[in-house]
This record gives sequence, C-alpha cells and structure tokens, in this order.
Amino acid sequence: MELMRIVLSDIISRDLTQMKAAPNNQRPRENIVDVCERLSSISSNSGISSVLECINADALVIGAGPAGLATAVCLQRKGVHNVVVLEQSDCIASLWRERTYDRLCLHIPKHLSELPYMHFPREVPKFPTRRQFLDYLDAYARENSIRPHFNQKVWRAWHNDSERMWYVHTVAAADEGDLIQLPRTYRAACLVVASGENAEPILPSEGATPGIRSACNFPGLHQFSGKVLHSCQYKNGHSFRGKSVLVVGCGNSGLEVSLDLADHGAMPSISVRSPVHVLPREIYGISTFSIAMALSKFLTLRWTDRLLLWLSGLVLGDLSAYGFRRPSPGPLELKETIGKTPLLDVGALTRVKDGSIRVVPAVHSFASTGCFFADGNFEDFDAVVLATGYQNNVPSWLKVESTCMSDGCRGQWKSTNNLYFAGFSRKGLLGISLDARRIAVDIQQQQKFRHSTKT
Ligand SMILES: Cc1cc2nc3c(=O)[nH]c(=O)nc-3n(C[C@H](O)[C@H](O)[C@H](O)COP(=O)(O)OP(=O)(O)OC[C@H]3O[C@@H](n4cnc5c(N)ncnc54)[C@H](O)[C@@H]3O)c2cc1C
Ligand SMILES: NC(=O)C1=CN([C@@H]2O[C@H](COP(=O)(O)OP(=O)(O)OC[C@H]3O[C@@H](n4cnc5c(N)ncnc54)[C@H](OP(=O)(O)O)[C@@H]3O)[C@@H](O)[C@H]2O)C=CC1
Ligand SMILES: O=C(O)C(=O)Cc1c[nH]c2ccccc12
Repeated sequence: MELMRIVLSDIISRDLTQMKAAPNNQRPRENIVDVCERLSSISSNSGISSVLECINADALVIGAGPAGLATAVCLQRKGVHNVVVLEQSDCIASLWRERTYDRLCLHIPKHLSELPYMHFPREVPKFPTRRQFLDYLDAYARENSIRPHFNQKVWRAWHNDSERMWYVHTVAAADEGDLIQLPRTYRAACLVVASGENAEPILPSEGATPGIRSACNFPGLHQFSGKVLHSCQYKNGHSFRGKSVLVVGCGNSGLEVSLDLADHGAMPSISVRSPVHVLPREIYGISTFSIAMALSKFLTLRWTDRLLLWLSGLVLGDLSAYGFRRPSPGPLELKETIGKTPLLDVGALTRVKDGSIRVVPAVHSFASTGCFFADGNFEDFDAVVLATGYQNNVPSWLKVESTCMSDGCRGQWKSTNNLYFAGFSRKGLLGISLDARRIAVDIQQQQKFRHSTKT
C-alpha cells in the first residue's frame, strides 16, 4: 500500500506541477477531477478505499447552507460530535450570500423561518431582509461552533456496502492563490445531503441535456447582442436605467427582478410561459404562508388551496386581464407535487397594473437585437434576465440507485444505508428545521445501536 501511495502521489504531484506551471487563466481545473477519477479507479480496483488520507467522521453533511448548518447543530445537540460539514464555496450560505439580489427578503415570516435552537433578534422585522438573514446564519454557525470544511466540492459519494460506510471525494472548488489543494476523501457511517433544491441555475441549452431540466432551447440566444444574465447573477437595477429588459420566467425571482428594474427606471417586460398562481404576501396583515399552514392543519390540501385562492381574489382581484392565468391545481398542491412555488407578490402587481411592468408571451427565439414571442411578434431589447429557476445537483455526484433525485427529490428525508436529505421537502426553511431535527434523532439512534452491538 505504501508503494501504491508513493506512486499515486507522484502522479498527482506531476499533474499538479503541470497545472501550476500553466498560467492561472489556463489552469485546467478539470485536470484535478481527472486525477481524482484515475485515483478512485486505481484505488477501487486495488481495493484501497483511498490512497490519500481518509478523513473519518460519524456523519458527513454536504452543504453549509441553512439545511447543513441546522442539521449539524441538531446532531451536536443530540451528542453526535464528530460531524464534518463539506462546503464547495468559501463561506456559509453561499446561495444567499453570493447568488441573490440586493432587495431580497424572506417571504415567509421569521417565526416560521427560524432554524432549531435560535430565534431571530426581536428587532428583526416579520420578513427579514437578505442581510438580516445572513447575519442570523453567521451568528447561528458562530454561536454553535460549526466550522465547515470550505472549498471542498463533493464530486462523488458512494456507499461501500461491505464496510457499511459512505465514501466522499472532494476537489478544491477554487485555488487559494498559488496553493492547489489536494483532493480529499472522507468516510462516515451516515451521509446527509444538504446541497440544496436550488444548487444550480437552469440555463438555456442549445440542445436539451437528457435528465437535466433545462429552460429548454432558446434558439438564437447566442446571436443576441445585448447583455444576458441569470437571475442568480442579478444584484440590482442600477445599470439598467432607461433600458428595455426582457425578464424570462414568471417565478418569484422574475416578478421581483421586474419590480426592481421598474423601481430603477428600466422598462421591464416579463415573459410568462405557463399559468401561474399569484398570491399576496399578506392577506389583511397576516402572512399568506401562515394562513396556509394554519388552514392545512384541519383542512385537506384542496380545500386549503380553495380558501387561499378565494382570500387572494378578495385582495388582488382577477388577474387574467393582466396575462396571469391560474393553473387548475391549487398553489400548495403544485408546490407539493412539482415543487412550483406560488408567487407571493411584494409590489410587482401594482407596477403591472400601472403598465410599468409589461407582461409578454413565452419566448420563441432570439435575434441579434431582440426576441420573437410565441405569438409571432418581435420586440427589441437591450438586455435579458433569465429568471428560469434552479435545480439540485445531487444526481451529478451521489452514486446511488435511488430514483428520488431524478426529479429533484420527492421530499423524503431518509433513504437506505443511513442516507439522509435535508432541505428537499419543498417546505422551504420551515421544512429544513423539521428535516434537521428528525435526521439528528435518527442518526443518534443509529449511533447508539452501533455502539450497543459493539459492546
Ligand atoms: C432567490 C431565492 C429566494 C428564496 N427565498 C426563500 C424564502 O423566503 N423562504 C424560504 O423558506 N425559502 C426560500 N428560498 C429557498 C431556499 O432554498 C432556502 O431559503 C434555503 O436557502 C435552502 O437552504 P439549503 O441549505 O437547503 O440550500 P442552499 O441554501 O442552496 O445551500 C446549499 C449549500 O450546499 C453547497 N453545495 C451544493 N453542492 C455542493 C457540493 N457538490 N459540494 C459541496 N457543497 C455543495 C452550496 O454551495 C450551498 O452553500 C429561496 C431560494 C432562492 C433561490
Ligand atoms: N423570498 C423571496 O421573495 C423569493 C423566493 N424565491 C424562491 O426561490 C425559488 C426559485 O424561484 P425562481 O428563481 O423564481 O424559479 P422558479 O422555478 O420558481 O420559476 C422559474 C420560472 O421560469 C419559467 N421558465 C423556465 N424556462 C422558461 C422559458 N423557456 N420561457 C419562459 N419561462 C420559462 C418557469 O415557467 P414554467 O412554469 O412554464 O416552467 C417558471 O415560471 C423558489 O422556491 C422561490 O419561491 C425566489 C425569489 C424571491
Ligand atoms: O420560497 C421558497 O422557495 C419556499 O420554499 C417557501 C415556500 C415553501 N412552501 C411554500 C408555499 C407557498 C409559498 C412559499 C412556500
């Protein structure tokens, strides 16, 4: 084994030397994954789980967003201490810190958005801002001494049935200056997937990639001469003042980005492809989400939806005249079945009604100066914001037979071989807290059982 280790570390160091020699902007990052692939194929053929140092833990948590942090804290409270949180970026909550726009606020009230064992500060408003939520998450990690292993992108996780252990390979997601971190291998009896329902932006592809829900084709987008960005790259409307901007996608991102553009003096048009439920964020001063949760405690989903839509109609009126057709399934039913969140309006509808946000049909294709719509009309635009949503990245690295991840997970929190999912219940932050608590209880029981069978 020692010889193997020397040989393979020589392969790595040669590859890494070549990579180091390459100018930074041409440093082939994918080399490191190729090296890992070679390592893992050699190691698995030779029966050696890893020729690099293998870091052992009782539980591995993939992702240091709210779900990963909440799960790590709950495990700690249940006496499971050797927990390693792996995070691809260099910070906690990278989705909220790096891939959301300035004006974003939680649209679920704070008492239903809190993580286990920690309240928001009293002075924080009902709907915390993005900054306040990040401050809360930073305090949550700090006060619970959760220290993730940063810059560790999980590229492969699999279960060794004979050892009844999970193995996880990571690569450094970014270099630290000139220092290229070696790939790592981690091993634990329990694996918690907390990499997020919204891990990757859905981007248009020239050809549909099988198994990946893309925004389907946008023929001609590469010809469009204006700026194109995804909503995860949008910060605010400063640079779009006076510009005609097409926002593709009528989800909560698309609607609020359009509002932000209008507030910054741009001329936004939002492309609505499918029927969509638009609800007010509050109904007579009570959060719509709170009303939904309260009603669903004693009504069926269908009746809860019917009441929600009736109350929303009282507040918003009929929106079909503005291009918003309602789908036949209700809002909560759609969220539960296909993960489609209803729109919780935070002011955009007023701008639609006064004409400063235009509603346009689905996109057909692009030309150099603008876009053809499904109704055959063409319009010029200065820029395009793709508010086309997100998808989870679990199928790309979790090597299991489970079908649950094929369509973004069906909301289960526990699978086989001590595999758990935190944050895939389609209930947002409220669901995350529920997942974290029950995962911690289950892992604690697993650990007690393993210790009892050893003695
Ligand atoms: C714009 C926007 C607004 C939202 N607003 C709300 C809201 O108001 N209320 C609500 O309840 N929900 C909201 N959500 C849903 C959102 O998913 C949750 O708020 C929350 O971020 C989920 O936490 P999470 O930890 O499950 O996932 P994330 O916050 O996405 O965190 C996952 C973490 O895993 C890391 N990761 C991913 N893949 C890997 C890998 N292979 N290796 C290592 N690390 C990895 C990521 O870098 C990230 O840090 C919003 C989502 C978006 C996009
Ligand atoms: N707290 C807050 O205020 C906010 C919360 N969020 C949350 O973040 C998550 C992600 O939201 P969001 O980013 O809006 O993503 P969503 O998945 O909710 O919406 C994506 C939208 O893009 C549309 N779309 C995709 N491809 C095309 C296309 N080719 N042409 C036209 N439309 C297209 C979809 O339409 P179709 O239905 O036809 O597929 C859908 O309406 C959600 O859970 C949301 O609730 C987001 C923003 C703000
Ligand atoms: O905004 C999100 O992404 C959420 O997941 C919050 C959420 C979960 N379930 C809902 C039902 C109605 C409105 C918002 C949500």
